[in-house]
Amino acid sequence: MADDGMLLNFSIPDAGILNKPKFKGGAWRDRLTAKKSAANWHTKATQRLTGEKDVPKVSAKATDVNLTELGPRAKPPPLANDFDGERPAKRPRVSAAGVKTTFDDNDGAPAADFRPQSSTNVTKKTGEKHDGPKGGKQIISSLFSYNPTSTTKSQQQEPENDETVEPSNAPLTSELDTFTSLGISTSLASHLLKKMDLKAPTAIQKAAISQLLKDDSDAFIQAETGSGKTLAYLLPIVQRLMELSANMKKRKVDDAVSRQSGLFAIILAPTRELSKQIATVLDSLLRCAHWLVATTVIGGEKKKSEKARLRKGINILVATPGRLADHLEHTEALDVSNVRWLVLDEGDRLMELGFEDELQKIVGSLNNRMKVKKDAKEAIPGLPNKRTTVLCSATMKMDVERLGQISLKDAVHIKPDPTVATEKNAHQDEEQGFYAPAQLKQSYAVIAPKLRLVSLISMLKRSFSRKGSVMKAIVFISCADSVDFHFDILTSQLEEVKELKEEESKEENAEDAESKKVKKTKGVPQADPTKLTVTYAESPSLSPRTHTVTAYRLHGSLQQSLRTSTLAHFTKNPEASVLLATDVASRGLDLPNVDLVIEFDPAFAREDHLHRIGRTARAGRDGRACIFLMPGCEEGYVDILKNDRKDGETGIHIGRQDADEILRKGLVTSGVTKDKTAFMEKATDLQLHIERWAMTSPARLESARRAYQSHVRAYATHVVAERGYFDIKQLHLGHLAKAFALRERPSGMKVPGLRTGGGREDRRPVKVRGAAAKKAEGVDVGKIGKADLREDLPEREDTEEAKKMRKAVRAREKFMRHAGMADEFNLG
Ligand SMILES: Nc1ncnc2c1ncn2[C@@H]1O[C@H](COP(=O)(O)OP(=O)(O)OP(=O)(O)O)[C@@H](O)[C@H]1O
Repeated sequence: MADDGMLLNFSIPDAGILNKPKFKGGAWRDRLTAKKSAANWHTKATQRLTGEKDVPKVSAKATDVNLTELGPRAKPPPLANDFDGERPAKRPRVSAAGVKTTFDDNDGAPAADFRPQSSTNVTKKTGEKHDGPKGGKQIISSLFSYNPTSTTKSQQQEPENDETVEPSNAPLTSELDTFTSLGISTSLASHLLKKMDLKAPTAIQKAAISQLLKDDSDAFIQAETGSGKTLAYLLPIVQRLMELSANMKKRKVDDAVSRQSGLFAIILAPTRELSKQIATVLDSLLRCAHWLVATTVIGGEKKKSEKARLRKGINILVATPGRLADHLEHTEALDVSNVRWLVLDEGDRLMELGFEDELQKIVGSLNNRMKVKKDAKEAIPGLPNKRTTVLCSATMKMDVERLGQISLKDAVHIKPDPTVATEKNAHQDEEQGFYAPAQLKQSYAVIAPKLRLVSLISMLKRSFSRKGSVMKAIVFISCADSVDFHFDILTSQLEEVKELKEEESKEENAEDAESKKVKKTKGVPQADPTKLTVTYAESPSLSPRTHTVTAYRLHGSLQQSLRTSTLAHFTKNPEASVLLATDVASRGLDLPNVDLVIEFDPAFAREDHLHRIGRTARAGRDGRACIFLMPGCEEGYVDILKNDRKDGETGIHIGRQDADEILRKGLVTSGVTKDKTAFMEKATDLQLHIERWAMTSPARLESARRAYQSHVRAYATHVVAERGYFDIKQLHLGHLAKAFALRERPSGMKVPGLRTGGGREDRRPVKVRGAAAKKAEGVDVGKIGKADLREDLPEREDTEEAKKMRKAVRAREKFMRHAGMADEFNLG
């Protein structure tokens, strides 16, 4: 029939038009006739939809399975007039058996097939058998069919910006800017130069050192990541204590300051890792003032040994808030009456996640005990009368009210430009932003959900392909389960890798091959990486023939000793290595030679994103960062990324990496190839190998499912302000499962909140539903989630509202623990 241009406004139910109606009531003969004519219509409708003329008879059951297996968001294939331009014009073909639906690719792409199969499966290539999900159906969908297409490609394709940019966090270069010119003693400055290789201060050090040496006002230090904030507060404290000691000597009050003289400074940090790092920098500083003693109380070891150290006497203490609060309550030997410097490193983080209570306790305790001491007139001569509280952050606005809550009064705002180190109030500074280091090259890639896993491997393979081009990379992943799953894949011997290596070796002549023998990294275990005790291992998939790449994992569910040793090994490893980590590695950690940061899962908030990418491009060095976004609403996040640096009206230029190119460059190793789709075949093979690898062991399948489920839950926890970009309702769960090597229906995996029966139900994970309910009641759950994750909300507020909030907090905390995030803060 000719198209008369008329549009029929038929509403098609979500469940699809192919579901057969149920016939109830009336005589059985009438019901049978109605059923037969409906079945006849149903078959014709299927033919129209699939474009097949001679479709063999298919049972309604088989057809239903084929459509629902595509994922809960799957729609029936579009009618001709219904095609929205986003989907490739491919027609599904239903096989006679009714158990296999194949989508033929006429464009040279590998055949796409959705194959619901029984629990024992025979793979296409090798004919080998695998144990599938018990009693479940399998879907082996093509990587390259039915992928959502990018909505922004044409407008936002931007060339990668290769021009050299002046680093914004490097040491100052003017001859006038020296440590001594800021008031640092010659002995300390010479120690910095000779023992720590630090020639000149950075801009924030210049501003902070002169201010903190000059007077005892509270201070708020704000500077971008990697700009040397740690030394910006440590140097003035050590300098002041060295002066104090020299004074005492002069006055012959005592021999000098010793560990028995009292505790003068406390530095608080949100994680054990960061605390240890600060303590290490402090130890190297104190090598030129050996009479000063520093220690840590951060949990992860017996309280008894911490108490013993405190009893021996210390001058500077680095601590996590929970553990310090505990010692203040229970350790008599901890005398804080002389504390004159309290530093809150990563202050904004310390004011979140329920640390507030501990902070209040600590500050209250310091205030009380300091007063007692002053009354007793036992203060050490030369010791300031007032305590200086310093808050340090790369991503916190100067907010007087918030600072006041933790007793930061009339704080001086210290920023890298020394001319602006003046007393400010909140209103003047409200508009200030925070930015990434200028020299950090950022890019993004729009990757369809099914292609995420192969794209990650390709990007890493490419990055490590040339020896020395990338020494260290960090991949940020949203939750611990997903970190474990990806670590297992990267450290396993997949068949694909063997094949690729064989191919590579064919191309090289014997002489070359001999000179490029694989060098194994000494001490890198080849043990079974599925065990949680193994946190690093050689990565066969990423190691080229010339050198070894080691993969590491780090998250909050690992034992503290393992976390520490893993970080130490990663830091010291002279060979190429990649760290897969949750946000436990995003704050403050200073890992040397990190050239590349990949945000495989975008951060839960922009601040976290800035901290993550700030693990590279530190202290003036170069660095690259790439974020994976999915087609659709996530692409809008690029606008947020553009604010990472203030650069005129439009923000920075962020290069876009082409999704096909990532696969081509990473997987097609044989130089110039005329076959433009070779990368598709390689990617498909890689994916199949990974899926097969996952299916050969129930433990791996279980790990894949857990990773997938945790990932979906984590996705729902983006801050409210950014949920428009990361909308759980837009997440294609079926396609996403593929990136976790899963061939099961998402609903069969019992992802919380997934619909189990017919109809379009609320697919939000249970936790979100709870959170959404709170939101409906006017509670800003995003804020609660970030700010208040502890169960111990004050009892006195036991109103209905408080109860609801506690419930929301508990739900989120449970998730965070599950995802391996909450214990990262180790409240001792
Ligand atoms: N004056 C300096 N000259 C050269 N390097 C420096 C100087 N000061 C600090 N660094 C180096 O810069 C790196 C980053 O320092 P630091 O960890 O203190 O940065 P930060 O500003 O606290 O970063 P973040 O916000 O990510 O915690 C460290 O490796 C440190 O050794």
